[in-house]
Amino acid sequence: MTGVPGPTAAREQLPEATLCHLVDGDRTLLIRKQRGVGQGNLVGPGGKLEAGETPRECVVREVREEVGIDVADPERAGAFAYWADDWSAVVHVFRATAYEGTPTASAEADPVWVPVDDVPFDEMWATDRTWLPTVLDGGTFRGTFVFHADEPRYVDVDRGVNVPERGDVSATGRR
Ligand SMILES: Nc1ncnc2c1[nH]c(=O)n2[C@H]1C[C@H](O)[C@@H](COP(=O)(O)OP(=O)(O)OP(=O)(O)O)O1
Repeated sequence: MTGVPGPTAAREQLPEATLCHLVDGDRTLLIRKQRGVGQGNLVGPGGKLEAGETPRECVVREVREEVGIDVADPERAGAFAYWADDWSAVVHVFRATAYEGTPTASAEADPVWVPVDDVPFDEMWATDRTWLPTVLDGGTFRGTFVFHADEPRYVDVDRGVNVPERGDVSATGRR
C-alpha cells in the first residue's frame, strides 16, 4: 500500500486521542477497556481530545477519569496514525513514571498492573507489540497502521524518531 500518511500529516484529517504508559519499577499499568473503541482489550489509559485541549492535557485528564490517579511527568514517546473500518485517529503516546493515588476501577476501565518484561500482547491491539516495547524501554517511535476486519493490513513503525506537538520542531530529534 502506498500513499498512507504518517501521524504528522494525518492529524490534519483525523480526530486525535491519547494513550499513557505508566512505568512503576518493573511493572506497567494497563486497563481492561469496559466500553467504546477497543472494548475488552488491554490498553494504556487514554481517550479522545476535547476541544481546545493539548494532547498532554488530554492524557492527564483521561488517566484521572479512567483510573483515578494523577500522572506527574507525562513524556511524549511518539504517535501513530490509525485507520480502521469504524474509527480512525492520530493517537499521541506518553510515557510516565511518577504518579499520585491508587489506580481504581471506573465505568470505562479496570486497572491492571503487568510486568514490563511480560506484557500480555495477545490481549491487546495487534499493532501494540510493534511499538510498546520501545516506549517501555524509554525510546520514541512514529507509526502508521491500517486495519480491516480487526486485522492489521498495513503496519509501518519508525523507531528512534518522535512526532512533535503542533509548532514544536525541537521534539524531532532521534534517540
Ligand atoms: N491501535 C490502537 N492501539 C492501542 N490503542 C488504541 C488504538 N487505537 C485507538 O484508538 N486506541 C486508543 C486511543 C484512545 O486511548 C482509545 C480511544 O478513545 P476512547 O477511549 O474511545 O475515548 P474516550 O474519550 O475515553 O471515550 P468516550 O468518552 O468517547 O467513550 O483507544
